Amino acid sequence: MARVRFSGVTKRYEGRTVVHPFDLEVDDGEFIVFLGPSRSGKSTILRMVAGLEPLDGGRIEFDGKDMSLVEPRHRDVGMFFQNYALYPNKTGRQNIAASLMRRGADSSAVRARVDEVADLLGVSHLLDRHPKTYSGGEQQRVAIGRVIARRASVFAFDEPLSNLDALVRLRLRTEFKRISRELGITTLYVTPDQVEALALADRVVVLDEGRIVQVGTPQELYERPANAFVASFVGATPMNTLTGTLKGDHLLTEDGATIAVYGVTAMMSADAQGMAMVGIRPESVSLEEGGPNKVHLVESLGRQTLVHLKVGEKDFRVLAPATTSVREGDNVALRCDAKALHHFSYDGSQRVN
Ligand SMILES: Nc1ncnc2c1ncn2[C@@H]1O[C@H](COP(=O)(O)OP(=O)(O)OP(=O)(O)O)[C@@H](O)[C@H]1O
Repeated sequence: MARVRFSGVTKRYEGRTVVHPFDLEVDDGEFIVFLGPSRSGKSTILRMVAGLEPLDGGRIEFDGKDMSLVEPRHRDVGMFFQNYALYPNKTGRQNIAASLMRRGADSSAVRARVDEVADLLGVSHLLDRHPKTYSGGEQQRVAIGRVIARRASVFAFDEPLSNLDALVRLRLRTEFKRISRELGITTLYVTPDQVEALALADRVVVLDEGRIVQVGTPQELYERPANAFVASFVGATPMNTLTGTLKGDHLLTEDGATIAVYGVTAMMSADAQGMAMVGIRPESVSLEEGGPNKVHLVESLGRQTLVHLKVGEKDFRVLAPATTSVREGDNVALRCDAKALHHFSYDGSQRVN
């Protein structure tokens, strides 16, 4: 277990900066998720932690000790790579035991530890079988077992739940959270999936093109996204963003559409003077029959209904109750509480409220 500190950590490939200098302190036992779209630099950060890539600037410390000159195998990082493969000719037991054997633990201790890990992951019945007889989800579990068998100082997981079907993914995600709580080991976890990130993380680090755009608890990210990128990336149904201005009790968009806003305060109007970007979550809007907005698609999500419509030229989504009477082709008006509006600069790069 270790505290991990990143100071000014930078990475360049072929003259191009892929991780811009950043600082981050990870507490002992904390579960940190690096979240970002493809090529945002997530894997590169993990690889630097594990010592598989040198830094081009800054330093990484474990419990105050600079790791720059420490060989990967002495860093004590248990790392799970994307598409991590098992040894095909070894049994489940031999696979999970591999990292322990390499470190010369005695055989009864290894046996006990493998049994414990297998029990934790629900793979005890797979220990005597070979990987080719496993399903995708079973392979992934045993592979995770191979990483967590050794109580490393830091776990680094690169998309461990990718390539699994939705149900297995959901079940393993829940188990991941439980296991990480039980082991209490500092975990750095990479995913492009915001639902997974919010479900697992103590804190999420959001990356965009090699820059950290926000660090916060799942709730902080949801309630106060730092810019329009985070706003539209985080949340089960992404936030709507519009450019416009608040005029009296209406939000008037750039292309002339309006949304009724109630509870507008003087302060909020002043904040949003001139054109700015406004974010509105689909769950913060109510629909009223008769109005300028045409509904073009209605999707049932079970507990709720997702209504797709146009506000001016822009696509806009509203989460309505399952009982809504709104149908495709209806014309509706939108209403929203001023307190639910997120205000950003015109280009969306900064939050202003
Ligand atoms: N060995 C390398 N040589 C040159 N460029 C690289 C190398 N490894 C990564 N890159 C580049 O660095 C950038 C960040 O890559 P990285 O794999 O860290 O992104 P990522 O966020 O993990 O993406 P993904 O989710 O697709 O794995 C990308 O533009 C990638 O092309």
